[in-house]
Amino acid sequence: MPEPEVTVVASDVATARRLLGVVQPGTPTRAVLLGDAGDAAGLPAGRVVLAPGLAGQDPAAVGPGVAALVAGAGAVLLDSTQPGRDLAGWLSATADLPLVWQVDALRRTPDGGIEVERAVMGGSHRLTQRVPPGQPVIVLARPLPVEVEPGRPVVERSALSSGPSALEIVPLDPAAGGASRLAGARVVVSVGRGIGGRDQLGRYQRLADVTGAALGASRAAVDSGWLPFSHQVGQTGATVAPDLYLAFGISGAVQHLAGMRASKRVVAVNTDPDAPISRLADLVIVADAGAVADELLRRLEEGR
Ligand SMILES: Cc1cc2nc3c(=O)[nH]c(=O)nc-3n(C[C@H](O)[C@H](O)[C@H](O)COP(=O)(O)OP(=O)(O)OC[C@H]3O[C@@H](n4cnc5c(N)ncnc54)[C@H](O)[C@@H]3O)c2cc1C
Repeated sequence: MPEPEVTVVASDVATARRLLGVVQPGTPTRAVLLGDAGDAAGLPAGRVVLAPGLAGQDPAAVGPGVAALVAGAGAVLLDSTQPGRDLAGWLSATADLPLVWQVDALRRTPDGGIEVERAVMGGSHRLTQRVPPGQPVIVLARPLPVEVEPGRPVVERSALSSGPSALEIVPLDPAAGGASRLAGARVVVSVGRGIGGRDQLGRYQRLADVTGAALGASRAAVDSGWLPFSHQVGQTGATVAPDLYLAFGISGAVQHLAGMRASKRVVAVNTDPDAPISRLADLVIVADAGAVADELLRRLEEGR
C-alpha cells in the first residue's frame, strides 16, 4: 500500500514550516505555498510547489486550483487562521472529505492510515483519532512550537491561478451576524455561559438589533452549541475593538479577554462581583443577566 503523502498548504514559508512541524518526521511531505514563496528552498518537505497565482482569501476563487495541487494527498494540513479555516471548509465540503481541527500531531499508522492528536475540552484533554487507510482527510492544525530541521526539497512552480469566485455567501442567521459583523462593530453584545442556555438568546439578539450591535459569545457558549463559532470572541475566535462591549454572563477568562481587551468601554453583567472581568470592566452590574437585558431593552424600546 502506498504511504499517504501529507501536504501542507500555507501562504508563507514560516506557516509552512510550523505546519510541517506537526507531522511525524520521516513522513513523505509536500508543501504548497500560495502567494509569496520567500525562502522555500530550506523547507523540511520532500517537495515544494510554488503557486503564486493562488494567493488570495476567497476560498471559492483559489479552491479549485488548490484542490488540483493537493490531489492524491492522504492528509491536507492548513493553519487555523480565518483564511485557512475558510479554505479547509471549502476543500472539505466540495470533495466531501472529513475535516478534523485543533490538531497538533499527525503520524502514519503501520496499516497506511493516519492518526492525529488534538486538544479537546478547552485544552484539558487530548484525543487521538484514526483515519483509515485510503481515506483522505483535511486537517486544521494548531502547531505547537517545535524546531524542525531544514530540508532540501525539490521545488516546482505551478502556473495555476485563481478563478472567479463562484461562492454564494448565505448567512445562517442574517440578524445574528457573525465574524464579519464582529470585526468592525462599534457595539458588541456578548453572551457567556451565565445566560443559562440557548433558549435565552432571544433577548440578547433583540438587544443587538436595537443597538445595531454585533452578537459575540464566549467559547463556553459556542462549545455548548448556542451560537456558531463565527460569534466567538477571544484567543481562538474573533478580536474586537468596539466603542462598547457588553458582556452578559461572561467570567472574563484570559482567553476571552485576549479578544476584547481593546474595547474602549466594557460593561459586564455578572452575578459574581469578583468575576475576573470586573478587573477590566468600566462598569460591573451585579445582577442576573437576563433581568438586566430585559430592562435595557424595555428602556431602549420606550426610547429612553
Ligand atoms: C486554548 C484555549 C483557548 C480558548 N479560547 C477561548 C476564546 O477564544 N474565547 C473564550 O471566550 N474562551 C476561550 N477559552 C475558554 C476560556 O478559558 C473559558 O473557559 C471561557 O471563556 C468561559 O466562558 P464563560 O465566561 O462564558 O463561562 P464561565 O467561565 O463558566 O463563566 C460564566 C459566568 O457567568 C456568571 N453567571 C452565572 N449565572 C449568571 C446570571 N444569571 N447572570 C449573570 N451572570 C451569571 C458567572 O458568575 C460566571 O462569571 C479558551 C480556552 C483554552 C484552553
